[in-house]
Amino acid sequence: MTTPDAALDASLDAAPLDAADPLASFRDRFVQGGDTVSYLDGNSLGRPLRRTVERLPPFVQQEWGERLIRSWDETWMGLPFELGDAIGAATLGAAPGQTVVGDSTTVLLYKLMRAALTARPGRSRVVVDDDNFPTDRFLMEGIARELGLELDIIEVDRSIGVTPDQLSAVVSDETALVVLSHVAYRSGYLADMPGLTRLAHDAGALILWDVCHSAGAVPMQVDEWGVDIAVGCSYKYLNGGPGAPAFAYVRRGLQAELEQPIQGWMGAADVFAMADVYVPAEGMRRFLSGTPPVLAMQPITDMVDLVAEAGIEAIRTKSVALTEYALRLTDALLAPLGVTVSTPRDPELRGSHVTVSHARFREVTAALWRRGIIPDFRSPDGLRIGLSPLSTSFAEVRLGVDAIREELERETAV
Ligand SMILES: Cc1ncc(COP(=O)(O)O)c(C=O)c1O
Ligand SMILES: Nc1c(O)cccc1C(=O)C[C@H](N)C(=O)O
Repeated sequence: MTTPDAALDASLDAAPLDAADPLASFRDRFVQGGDTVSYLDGNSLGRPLRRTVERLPPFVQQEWGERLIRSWDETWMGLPFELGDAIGAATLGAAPGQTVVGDSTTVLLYKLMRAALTARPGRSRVVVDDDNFPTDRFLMEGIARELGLELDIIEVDRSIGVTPDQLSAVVSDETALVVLSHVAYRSGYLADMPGLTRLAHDAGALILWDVCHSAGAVPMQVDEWGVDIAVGCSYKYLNGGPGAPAFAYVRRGLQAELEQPIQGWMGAADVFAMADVYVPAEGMRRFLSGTPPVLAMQPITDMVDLVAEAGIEAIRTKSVALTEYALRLTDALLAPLGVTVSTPRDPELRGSHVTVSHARFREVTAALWRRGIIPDFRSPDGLRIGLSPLSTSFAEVRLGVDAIREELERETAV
Protein backbone atom coordinates (compact mmCIF):
# COMPACT_ATOMS: atom_id res chain seq x y z
CA MET A 1 0.00 0.00 0.00
CA THR A 2 1.39 3.44 -0.89
CA THR A 3 1.47 6.28 1.58
CA PRO A 4 1.59 9.42 -0.52
CA ASP A 5 3.36 12.40 1.01
CA ALA A 6 0.05 14.15 0.61
CA ALA A 7 -1.37 11.91 3.33
CA LEU A 8 0.99 13.59 5.75
CA ASP A 9 0.29 17.09 4.50
CA ALA A 10 -0.87 19.20 7.45
CA SER A 11 -3.12 21.26 5.17
CA LEU A 12 -5.23 18.14 4.74
CA ASP A 13 -5.67 17.64 8.47
CA ALA A 14 -9.33 17.50 9.52
CA ALA A 15 -8.76 18.43 13.18
CA PRO A 16 -8.29 22.20 12.77
CA LEU A 17 -11.29 22.35 10.44
CA ASP A 18 -13.52 20.62 12.97
CA ALA A 19 -12.12 22.79 15.76
CA ALA A 20 -12.96 25.97 13.83
CA ASP A 21 -16.42 24.79 12.70
CA PRO A 22 -19.12 26.98 14.29
CA LEU A 23 -21.74 24.30 13.59
CA ALA A 24 -19.72 21.41 15.05
CA SER A 25 -21.90 21.06 18.14
CA PHE A 26 -24.97 20.30 16.00
CA ARG A 27 -23.56 16.82 15.32
CA ASP A 28 -24.49 15.80 18.85
CA ARG A 29 -28.15 16.36 18.05
CA PHE A 30 -28.16 13.36 15.72
CA VAL A 31 -28.41 9.67 16.51
CA GLN A 32 -24.98 8.06 16.20
CA GLY A 33 -23.91 4.52 16.93
CA GLY A 34 -23.83 1.15 15.27
CA ASP A 35 -20.88 0.16 13.16
CA THR A 36 -20.86 3.23 10.91
CA VAL A 37 -17.46 4.87 10.94
CA SER A 38 -18.08 7.53 8.32
CA TYR A 39 -21.54 8.35 6.97
CA LEU A 40 -21.31 10.02 3.58
CA ASP A 41 -24.81 9.38 2.26
CA GLY A 42 -27.00 11.97 3.97
CA ASN A 43 -27.95 13.11 0.46
CA SER A 44 -29.84 9.83 0.16
CA LEU A 45 -31.06 9.31 3.73
CA GLY A 46 -30.31 11.79 6.50
CA ARG A 47 -29.58 10.61 10.03
CA PRO A 48 -32.41 10.77 12.56
CA LEU A 49 -32.38 13.43 15.25
CA ARG A 50 -32.18 12.46 18.91
CA ARG A 51 -35.11 14.80 19.48
CA THR A 52 -37.16 12.62 17.13
CA VAL A 53 -36.28 9.50 19.12
CA GLU A 54 -37.50 11.25 22.26
CA ARG A 55 -40.58 12.82 20.75
CA LEU A 56 -42.14 9.90 18.87
CA PRO A 57 -43.23 7.87 21.93
CA PRO A 58 -45.10 10.83 23.54
CA PHE A 59 -46.66 11.59 20.15
CA VAL A 60 -47.96 8.02 19.97
CA GLN A 61 -49.04 8.03 23.61
CA GLN A 62 -50.69 11.44 23.79
CA GLU A 63 -51.57 13.00 20.43
CA TRP A 64 -52.54 9.67 18.93
CA GLY A 65 -53.23 7.36 21.88
CA GLU A 66 -55.07 9.77 24.19
CA ARG A 67 -56.51 12.50 21.99
CA LEU A 68 -57.37 9.99 19.24
CA ILE A 69 -59.51 11.37 16.42
CA ARG A 70 -59.82 14.75 18.17
CA SER A 71 -56.21 15.43 17.14
CA TRP A 72 -57.37 15.94 13.56
CA ASP A 73 -59.17 19.09 14.63
CA GLU A 74 -56.65 20.06 17.28
CA THR A 75 -53.44 19.84 15.21
CA TRP A 76 -53.30 17.35 12.38
CA MET A 77 -55.49 19.00 9.73
CA GLY A 78 -53.28 22.07 9.79
CA LEU A 79 -49.97 20.22 9.87
CA PRO A 80 -49.36 19.90 6.09
CA PHE A 81 -49.60 23.68 5.82
CA GLU A 82 -47.79 24.63 9.04
CA LEU A 83 -44.91 22.31 8.28
CA GLY A 84 -44.97 23.46 4.65
CA ASP A 85 -44.68 27.09 5.76
CA ALA A 86 -41.82 26.18 8.10
CA ILE A 87 -39.97 24.43 5.25
CA GLY A 88 -40.69 27.43 3.04
CA ALA A 89 -39.26 29.86 5.60
CA ALA A 90 -36.23 27.79 6.67
CA THR A 91 -35.07 26.56 3.28
CA LEU A 92 -36.91 27.99 0.27
CA GLY A 93 -37.25 31.71 0.85
CA ALA A 94 -41.03 31.32 0.55
CA ALA A 95 -43.64 33.42 2.33
CA PRO A 96 -46.43 31.47 4.08
CA GLY A 97 -49.34 29.97 2.19
CA GLN A 98 -47.34 28.54 -0.71
CA THR A 99 -45.81 25.29 0.57
CA VAL A 100 -47.53 22.07 1.55
CA VAL A 101 -46.34 18.65 2.70
CA GLY A 102 -48.12 15.87 0.90
CA ASP A 103 -47.44 12.63 -0.91
CA SER A 104 -44.20 10.97 -2.02
CA THR A 105 -41.91 13.08 -4.20
CA THR A 106 -42.85 11.10 -7.28
CA VAL A 107 -46.59 11.50 -6.71
CA LEU A 108 -46.30 15.22 -5.91
CA LEU A 109 -44.16 15.74 -9.00
CA TYR A 110 -46.78 13.98 -11.12
CA LYS A 111 -49.59 16.05 -9.65
CA LEU A 112 -47.78 19.35 -10.11
CA MET A 113 -46.52 18.54 -13.62
CA ARG A 114 -50.05 17.70 -14.72
CA ALA A 115 -51.46 20.71 -12.88
CA ALA A 116 -48.95 23.07 -14.51
CA LEU A 117 -50.05 21.90 -17.94
CA THR A 118 -53.63 22.93 -17.23
CA ALA A 119 -52.38 26.49 -16.85
CA ARG A 120 -50.79 26.55 -20.32
CA PRO A 121 -53.49 25.17 -22.61
CA GLY A 122 -52.68 25.25 -26.31
CA ARG A 123 -48.95 24.82 -25.76
CA SER A 124 -47.77 21.42 -26.89
CA ARG A 125 -44.15 21.01 -25.76
CA VAL A 126 -42.40 20.23 -22.47
CA VAL A 127 -38.68 20.47 -21.72
CA VAL A 128 -36.62 18.08 -19.59
CA ASP A 129 -32.94 17.17 -19.51
CA ASP A 130 -31.47 13.72 -20.01
CA ASP A 131 -29.59 13.76 -16.69
CA ASN A 132 -32.56 14.60 -14.50
CA PHE A 133 -33.47 12.00 -11.88
CA PRO A 134 -35.24 8.98 -13.47
CA THR A 135 -38.54 9.67 -11.73
CA ASP A 136 -38.71 13.17 -13.24
CA ARG A 137 -37.92 11.92 -16.74
CA PHE A 138 -40.22 8.91 -16.53
CA LEU A 139 -43.12 11.00 -15.25
CA MET A 140 -42.70 13.60 -17.96
CA GLU A 141 -42.48 10.90 -20.64
CA GLY A 142 -45.67 9.31 -19.33
CA ILE A 143 -47.55 12.59 -19.10
CA ALA A 144 -46.41 13.62 -22.59
CA ARG A 145 -47.75 10.31 -23.92
CA GLU A 146 -50.97 10.65 -21.95
CA LEU A 147 -51.66 14.22 -23.16
CA GLY A 148 -50.14 13.99 -26.64
CA LEU A 149 -47.35 16.49 -25.95
CA GLU A 150 -43.89 16.66 -27.52
CA LEU A 151 -40.84 16.26 -25.29
CA ASP A 152 -37.76 18.42 -25.85
CA ILE A 153 -34.88 16.64 -24.14
CA ILE A 154 -31.77 18.72 -23.43
CA GLU A 155 -28.62 16.60 -23.63
CA VAL A 156 -26.53 17.58 -20.69
CA ASP A 157 -22.77 17.59 -20.28
CA ARG A 158 -22.90 15.83 -16.94
CA SER A 159 -20.17 17.91 -15.37
CA ILE A 160 -21.83 21.18 -16.35
CA GLY A 161 -25.63 20.71 -16.25
CA VAL A 162 -28.25 22.64 -18.22
CA THR A 163 -26.78 25.95 -19.40
CA PRO A 164 -28.78 29.11 -20.18
CA ASP A 165 -27.79 28.78 -23.85
CA GLN A 166 -29.18 25.24 -24.00
CA LEU A 167 -32.46 26.27 -22.43
CA SER A 168 -32.80 29.36 -24.64
CA ALA A 169 -32.25 27.20 -27.71
CA VAL A 170 -35.12 24.89 -26.88
CA VAL A 171 -37.89 26.98 -25.22
CA SER A 172 -40.41 28.68 -27.46
CA ASP A 173 -43.96 29.99 -27.46
CA GLU A 174 -45.03 26.35 -27.79
CA THR A 175 -43.40 25.36 -24.48
CA ALA A 176 -45.83 24.76 -21.65
CA LEU A 177 -43.46 23.54 -18.93
CA VAL A 178 -39.75 23.18 -18.16
CA VAL A 179 -38.70 20.58 -15.54
CA LEU A 180 -35.20 20.82 -14.07
CA SER A 181 -33.30 19.78 -10.94
CA HIS A 182 -31.73 22.46 -8.78
CA VAL A 183 -28.86 20.15 -7.76
CA ALA A 184 -28.15 17.23 -10.10
CA TYR A 185 -28.39 13.93 -8.23
CA ARG A 186 -25.43 12.48 -10.09
CA SER A 187 -22.84 15.24 -10.43
CA GLY A 188 -23.97 17.63 -7.71
CA TYR A 189 -24.13 20.45 -10.32
CA LEU A 190 -26.04 23.45 -8.95
CA ALA A 191 -28.23 25.03 -11.62
CA ASP A 192 -28.81 28.77 -11.96
CA MET A 193 -32.35 28.76 -10.59
CA PRO A 194 -33.10 32.49 -11.04
CA GLY A 195 -31.51 32.70 -14.51
CA LEU A 196 -33.16 29.59 -15.92
CA THR A 197 -36.49 30.55 -14.39
CA ARG A 198 -36.30 33.91 -16.17
CA LEU A 199 -35.55 32.20 -19.49
CA ALA A 200 -38.57 29.90 -19.15
CA HIS A 201 -40.77 32.87 -18.29
CA ASP A 202 -39.44 34.93 -21.21
CA ALA A 203 -40.92 32.22 -23.44
CA GLY A 204 -44.20 32.26 -21.49
CA ALA A 205 -43.55 28.78 -20.07
CA LEU A 206 -43.86 27.61 -16.48
CA ILE A 207 -40.93 26.03 -14.65
CA LEU A 208 -40.94 23.24 -12.08
CA TRP A 209 -37.80 22.74 -10.01
CA ASP A 210 -36.94 19.45 -8.32
CA VAL A 211 -35.21 20.61 -5.14
CA CYS A 212 -34.64 17.17 -3.55
CA HIS A 213 -30.87 17.60 -3.45
CA SER A 214 -30.87 21.22 -2.34
CA ALA A 215 -33.61 21.62 0.27
CA GLY A 216 -31.93 22.02 3.64
CA ALA A 217 -28.43 22.39 2.20
CA VAL A 218 -28.51 25.13 -0.44
CA PRO A 219 -30.42 28.37 0.21
CA MET A 220 -33.08 29.43 -2.26
CA GLN A 221 -35.16 32.58 -2.73
CA VAL A 222 -38.05 31.12 -4.67
CA ASP A 223 -40.37 34.09 -4.07
CA GLU A 224 -37.77 36.61 -5.15
CA TRP A 225 -36.72 34.51 -8.17
CA GLY A 226 -40.29 34.08 -9.39
CA VAL A 227 -40.16 30.27 -9.28
CA ASP A 228 -43.50 28.76 -10.27
CA ILE A 229 -43.35 25.32 -8.68
CA ALA A 230 -40.79 23.43 -6.60
CA VAL A 231 -41.02 19.89 -5.26
CA GLY A 232 -38.54 18.38 -2.84
CA CYS A 233 -38.08 15.37 -0.64
CA SER A 234 -37.67 15.47 3.08
CA TYR A 235 -35.58 12.38 3.81
CA LYS A 236 -32.24 13.79 2.60
CA TYR A 237 -31.16 17.09 4.18
CA LEU A 238 -34.46 17.42 6.04
CA ASN A 239 -33.87 14.11 7.84
CA GLY A 240 -37.52 13.01 7.78
CA GLY A 241 -36.72 9.30 7.60
CA PRO A 242 -37.22 6.60 4.97
CA GLY A 243 -40.20 7.38 2.76
CA ALA A 244 -40.99 10.65 4.53
CA PRO A 245 -43.49 12.74 2.56
CA ALA A 246 -42.36 15.38 0.09
CA PHE A 247 -43.29 19.06 -0.07
CA ALA A 248 -44.46 21.29 -2.88
CA TYR A 249 -44.21 25.04 -3.35
CA VAL A 250 -46.61 26.77 -5.73
CA ARG A 251 -46.27 30.51 -6.31
CA ARG A 252 -49.30 32.23 -4.79
CA GLY A 253 -50.39 33.92 -8.01
CA LEU A 254 -50.42 30.60 -9.84
CA GLN A 255 -52.29 28.46 -7.33
CA ALA A 256 -55.82 29.20 -8.54
CA GLU A 257 -54.85 28.42 -12.14
CA LEU A 258 -53.71 24.88 -11.40
CA GLU A 259 -55.97 21.84 -11.46
CA GLN A 260 -54.34 18.78 -10.05
CA PRO A 261 -55.23 15.34 -11.41
CA ILE A 262 -55.88 13.38 -8.20
CA GLN A 263 -59.07 14.99 -6.99
CA GLY A 264 -59.43 13.55 -3.54
CA TRP A 265 -61.61 14.68 -0.68
CA MET A 266 -58.73 16.35 1.22
CA GLY A 267 -58.22 18.79 -1.64
CA ALA A 268 -61.87 19.81 -1.74
CA ALA A 269 -63.11 23.21 -0.64
CA ASP A 270 -65.01 21.87 2.36
CA VAL A 271 -63.48 18.59 3.40
CA PHE A 272 -66.18 17.44 5.80
CA ALA A 273 -69.09 18.64 3.70
CA MET A 274 -68.79 15.28 1.92
CA ALA A 275 -70.10 17.10 -1.15
CA ASP A 276 -71.55 15.44 -4.25
CA VAL A 277 -69.28 17.36 -6.57
CA TYR A 278 -65.56 18.15 -6.28
CA VAL A 279 -64.81 21.83 -5.87
CA PRO A 280 -61.10 22.49 -5.30
CA ALA A 281 -60.09 24.32 -2.16
CA GLU A 282 -58.53 27.76 -2.32
CA GLY A 283 -54.79 27.93 -1.76
CA MET A 284 -52.44 25.02 -1.15
CA ARG A 285 -55.10 22.63 0.16
CA ARG A 286 -56.14 21.98 -3.43
CA PHE A 287 -52.90 20.05 -3.95
CA LEU A 288 -53.74 17.48 -1.28
CA SER A 289 -55.55 14.31 -2.28
CA GLY A 290 -55.98 11.97 0.67
CA THR A 291 -55.31 11.86 4.39
CA PRO A 292 -51.95 13.50 5.22
CA PRO A 293 -49.20 11.20 6.58
CA VAL A 294 -49.12 12.87 9.99
CA LEU A 295 -46.93 10.29 11.71
CA ALA A 296 -44.30 10.56 9.00
CA MET A 297 -44.25 14.35 9.31
CA GLN A 298 -43.06 14.33 12.92
CA PRO A 299 -39.32 13.86 12.22
CA ILE A 300 -39.37 16.51 9.49
CA THR A 301 -40.69 19.02 12.01
CA ASP A 302 -37.68 18.42 14.24
CA MET A 303 -35.16 18.89 11.45
CA VAL A 304 -36.82 21.98 10.04
CA ASP A 305 -36.56 23.51 13.53
CA LEU A 306 -32.87 22.62 13.57
CA VAL A 307 -32.26 24.12 10.13
CA ALA A 308 -33.97 27.32 11.29
CA GLU A 309 -31.85 27.35 14.45
CA ALA A 310 -28.55 26.89 12.57
CA GLY A 311 -29.59 29.16 9.67
CA ILE A 312 -29.54 28.07 6.05
CA GLU A 313 -26.72 30.50 5.14
CA ALA A 314 -24.45 29.08 7.86
CA ILE A 315 -25.38 25.57 6.69
CA ARG A 316 -24.38 26.49 3.15
CA THR A 317 -21.05 27.90 4.35
CA LYS A 318 -20.26 24.60 6.06
CA SER A 319 -21.48 22.62 3.05
CA VAL A 320 -19.09 24.52 0.79
CA ALA A 321 -16.22 23.96 3.25
CA LEU A 322 -16.99 20.23 3.37
CA THR A 323 -17.16 19.85 -0.40
CA GLU A 324 -13.94 21.91 -0.83
CA TYR A 325 -12.23 19.63 1.66
CA ALA A 326 -13.48 16.49 -0.09
CA LEU A 327 -12.12 17.86 -3.38
CA ARG A 328 -8.73 18.73 -1.88
CA LEU A 329 -8.48 15.22 -0.42
CA THR A 330 -9.50 13.71 -3.74
CA ASP A 331 -6.83 15.67 -5.62
CA ALA A 332 -4.14 14.68 -3.13
CA LEU A 333 -5.06 11.08 -2.34
CA LEU A 334 -7.28 9.69 -5.10
CA ALA A 335 -6.27 11.45 -8.31
CA PRO A 336 -2.88 9.67 -8.31
CA LEU A 337 -4.84 6.39 -8.52
CA GLY A 338 -6.75 7.51 -11.60
CA VAL A 339 -9.84 8.94 -9.87
CA THR A 340 -11.47 11.90 -11.63
CA VAL A 341 -13.81 14.55 -10.25
CA SER A 342 -17.31 14.65 -11.76
CA THR A 343 -18.56 17.61 -9.72
CA PRO A 344 -18.00 21.29 -10.60
CA ARG A 345 -14.96 22.80 -8.87
CA ASP A 346 -16.57 26.22 -8.63
CA PRO A 347 -18.49 26.18 -5.32
CA GLU A 348 -21.15 28.41 -6.85
CA LEU A 349 -21.95 25.57 -9.23
CA ARG A 350 -21.98 22.81 -6.63
CA GLY A 351 -24.52 21.43 -4.18
CA SER A 352 -23.64 19.44 -1.07
CA HIS A 353 -22.19 16.29 -2.56
CA VAL A 354 -19.05 15.49 -4.50
CA THR A 355 -18.99 12.72 -7.08
CA VAL A 356 -15.73 11.05 -7.97
CA SER A 357 -15.35 8.53 -10.76
CA HIS A 358 -13.34 5.37 -11.35
CA ALA A 359 -14.11 2.15 -13.23
CA ARG A 360 -13.72 0.08 -10.04
CA PHE A 361 -15.95 2.13 -7.76
CA ARG A 362 -18.81 -0.38 -7.74
CA GLU A 363 -16.54 -2.94 -6.04
CA VAL A 364 -14.88 -0.28 -3.90
CA THR A 365 -18.24 0.94 -2.56
CA ALA A 366 -19.25 -2.60 -1.61
CA ALA A 367 -15.95 -3.04 0.28
CA LEU A 368 -16.38 0.32 2.01
CA TRP A 369 -19.89 -0.57 3.23
CA ARG A 370 -18.46 -3.72 4.83
CA ARG A 371 -16.14 -1.43 6.83
CA GLY A 372 -18.88 0.98 7.92
CA ILE A 373 -17.76 3.68 5.48
CA ILE A 374 -20.97 4.66 3.70
CA PRO A 375 -20.93 6.70 0.49
CA ASP A 376 -23.07 5.46 -2.42
CA PHE A 377 -22.47 4.33 -5.97
CA ARG A 378 -24.27 5.71 -9.00
CA SER A 379 -23.86 3.92 -12.28
CA PRO A 380 -21.73 3.79 -14.34
CA ASP A 381 -18.68 4.74 -12.26
CA GLY A 382 -19.61 7.44 -9.75
CA LEU A 383 -19.01 7.29 -6.02
CA ARG A 384 -21.02 10.02 -4.29
CA ILE A 385 -19.62 11.63 -1.14
CA GLY A 386 -22.70 13.19 0.43
CA LEU A 387 -22.02 15.90 2.99
CA SER A 388 -24.82 16.77 5.39
CA PRO A 389 -23.64 20.04 6.89
CA LEU A 390 -25.16 19.61 10.34
CA SER A 391 -24.25 15.97 10.89
CA THR A 392 -20.98 15.41 8.99
CA SER A 393 -17.57 16.25 10.47
CA PHE A 394 -14.41 16.98 8.53
CA ALA A 395 -12.83 13.99 10.30
CA GLU A 396 -15.50 11.72 8.81
CA VAL A 397 -14.66 13.00 5.34
CA ARG A 398 -10.95 12.36 5.91
CA LEU A 399 -11.64 8.85 7.20
CA GLY A 400 -13.86 8.18 4.22
CA VAL A 401 -11.39 9.37 1.59
CA ASP A 402 -8.51 7.49 3.24
CA ALA A 403 -10.64 4.34 3.13
CA ILE A 404 -11.57 4.91 -0.53
CA ARG A 405 -7.85 5.13 -1.30
CA GLU A 406 -7.09 1.92 0.60
CA GLU A 407 -9.89 -0.04 -1.05
CA LEU A 408 -9.04 1.27 -4.51
CA GLU A 409 -5.42 0.26 -4.04
CA ARG A 410 -6.59 -3.20 -3.02
CA GLU A 411 -8.96 -3.47 -6.00
CA THR A 412 -6.37 -2.39 -8.52
CA ALA A 413 -3.46 -4.33 -7.04
CA VAL A 414 -4.42 -7.54 -8.87
C1 LIG B 1 -33.76 14.46 -7.55
C2 LIG B 1 -34.73 13.43 -7.07
N1 LIG B 1 -36.01 13.50 -7.49
C3 LIG B 1 -36.92 12.58 -7.10
C4 LIG B 1 -36.58 11.54 -6.27
C5 LIG B 1 -37.62 10.49 -6.02
O1 LIG B 1 -38.28 10.62 -4.89
P1 LIG B 1 -39.27 9.55 -4.22
O2 LIG B 1 -38.61 8.21 -4.31
O3 LIG B 1 -39.30 10.05 -2.82
O4 LIG B 1 -40.56 9.60 -4.89
C6 LIG B 1 -35.25 11.47 -5.77
C7 LIG B 1 -34.77 10.42 -4.85
O5 LIG B 1 -35.24 9.36 -4.67
C8 LIG B 1 -34.32 12.44 -6.22
O6 LIG B 1 -33.05 12.38 -5.84
N1 LIG C 1 -35.00 7.45 -2.27
C1 LIG C 1 -34.21 6.37 -2.15
C2 LIG C 1 -34.72 5.15 -1.73
O1 LIG C 1 -36.04 5.08 -1.41
C3 LIG C 1 -33.89 4.05 -1.61
C4 LIG C 1 -32.53 4.18 -1.91
C5 LIG C 1 -32.01 5.37 -2.35
C6 LIG C 1 -32.86 6.45 -2.50
C7 LIG C 1 -32.39 7.72 -2.98
O2 LIG C 1 -32.52 8.67 -2.26
C8 LIG C 1 -31.89 7.87 -4.29
C9 LIG C 1 -31.55 9.30 -4.43
N2 LIG C 1 -32.68 10.15 -4.59
C10 LIG C 1 -30.48 9.62 -5.37
O3 LIG C 1 -30.10 10.76 -5.42
O4 LIG C 1 -29.91 8.76 -6.00
